[in-house]
Amino acid sequence: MPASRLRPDALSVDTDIRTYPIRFVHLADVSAHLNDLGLHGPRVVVITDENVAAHYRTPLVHAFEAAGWTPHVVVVPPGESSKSLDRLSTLYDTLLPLGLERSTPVCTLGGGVVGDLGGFAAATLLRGVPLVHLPTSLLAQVDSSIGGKTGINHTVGKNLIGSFYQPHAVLVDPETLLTLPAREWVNGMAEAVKHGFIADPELIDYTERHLVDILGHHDLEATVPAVRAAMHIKAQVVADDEREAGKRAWLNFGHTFAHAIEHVAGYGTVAHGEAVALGMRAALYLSHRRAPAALDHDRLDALLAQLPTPDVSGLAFEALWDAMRHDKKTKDGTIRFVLLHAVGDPFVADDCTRASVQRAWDFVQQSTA
Ligand SMILES: O=C(O)C(=O)C[C@@H](O)[C@H](O)[C@H](O)COP(=O)(O)O
Repeated sequence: MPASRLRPDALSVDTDIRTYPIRFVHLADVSAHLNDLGLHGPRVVVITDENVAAHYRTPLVHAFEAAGWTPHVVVVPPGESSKSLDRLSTLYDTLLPLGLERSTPVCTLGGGVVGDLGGFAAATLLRGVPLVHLPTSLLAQVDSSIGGKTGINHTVGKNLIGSFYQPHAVLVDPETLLTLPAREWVNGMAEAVKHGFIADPELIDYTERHLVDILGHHDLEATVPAVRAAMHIKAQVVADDEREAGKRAWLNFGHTFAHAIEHVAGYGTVAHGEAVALGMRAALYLSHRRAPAALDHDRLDALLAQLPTPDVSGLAFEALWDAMRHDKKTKDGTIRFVLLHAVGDPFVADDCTRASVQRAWDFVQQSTA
């Protein structure tokens, strides 16, 4: 494998408020990293979910205690339904009586849901306490832990309530991937491949060569270079456009469909990464119809087709179209899609007709039937 973006030396995210590191660590060493970052105990809050707690709560608590810290662990139910106002309210009810101080670090230990929910709690508790993400899912490692998007869902749509709140660090222990169920590997690889589509043909080539090792064998040697490359791309995009005034919107490749699919199917029925995989197939189809010469549709679609997705034959286009109208990227009533001129050359399209979008969805439904 060539050096380059697949093996960047050091990773960090340069934002207005701070430049924060992405470090590859052992979970047992987290307290030492917090000290090194200037975040001191003795108290620390850890927000996690039941699945992750079953594997990592005890070792992490022991490691903190051995280092003289007092961890308060809050466990939420797993899954997208925890990104709710009710769950957030319960978190406040649990955390505020503890008498936390503005310097008390909050660590999120888990995947995208825990990071988004816990991140939003950290952003709002006492008007903001230090946040450190400990992403344990592939999706959180390659995407959601970086860039400061936090928030919850609303019955009207996905991620409609939230804030930008940058963490102090992202501490990644790749070994945590080994306890993930197979579906979570697909979930994460969808977002990693997305980064390749918008920014890095080399990552697409790499994924084509290694997807069987990654999804089939959960081979960390094959996985970690893809994780690093995806993190590097994400960090660069965020550094260039922290508040999504321009190119950060490219990270939404596949997401106009994905958010609608998740909403219409019912949150958690189709996992976020699975919905992104389906949404990318639709976006790729739309892109290819506009510029057939620049995109090898069959090759790229074949890569996406290797990401298994649930049956979506029951999702009517009318319902998806209606949900897309509530997407955050909708402007002046026009639904916007991130499309590709070529791999690594994305753009935002605001002129897709309803008929063309329907044809793209028909294609996805037929190819996944
Ligand atoms: O960090 C970003 O910016 C992204 O768009 C990353 C997406 O993969 C992620 O799903 C994000 O949560 C979507 O954010 P939204 O603003 O479109 O809700």
